[in-house]
Amino acid sequence: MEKVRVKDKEFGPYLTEAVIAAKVKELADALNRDYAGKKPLFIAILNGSFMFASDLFKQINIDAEISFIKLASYKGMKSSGNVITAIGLEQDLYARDVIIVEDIVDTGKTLHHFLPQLQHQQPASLRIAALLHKPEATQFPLQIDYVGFAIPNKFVVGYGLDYDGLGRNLKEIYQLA
Ligand SMILES: O=P(O)(O)OC[C@H]1O[C@H](OP(=O)(O)OP(=O)(O)O)[C@H](O)[C@@H]1O
Ligand code: HPA
Repeated sequence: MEKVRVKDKEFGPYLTEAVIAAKVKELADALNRDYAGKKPLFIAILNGSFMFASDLFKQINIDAEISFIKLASYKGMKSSGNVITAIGLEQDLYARDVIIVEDIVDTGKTLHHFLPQLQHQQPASLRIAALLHKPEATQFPLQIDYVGFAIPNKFVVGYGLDYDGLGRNLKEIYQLA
């Protein structure tokens, strides 16, 4: 792996394709084991998670469904608002075993604000699977049930993750130099 330039910044090699693939398999093995006999619903949060969700779901060998949603945040007029709405969530989550699929949990803000809306629908269970987690960046505590890699608080790109819209197509994950 060589360093790459995305837009105006240089990124160094961090996680290779092989290392990512092995971790994705490990996470899928755990999910196959933990959800055997159930029919979980995976909910992948766009855009960043598309590549991880695709590779992960290919390794799922139990009955399972997947749905992709996009979150939109609206800053209320009183600026305190952190209302997040989901676009594309059609399934009824009542009594379902739900697994949220994220590429990265950074500050935790996104899921912290969004999870209560899902809980409101009374799923049988609600867990989070994140490929990357930056524990040092946490501002909104969350329980992440399946973590691929705990990484330092440095900006990363590739494998679905972008820097200003670019870099999502990189097969590996790179870290800001
Ligand atoms: O824990 P947090 O600090 O909230 O950060 C994590 C969120 O940020 C990224 O999404 P982003 O809003 O960049 O959208 P994208 O997936 O379309 O790139 C990522 O996919 C998570 O959803
Ligand atoms: O480190 C990151 N890289 C790309 N997107 C992100 N969204 C939250 N953290 C990151």
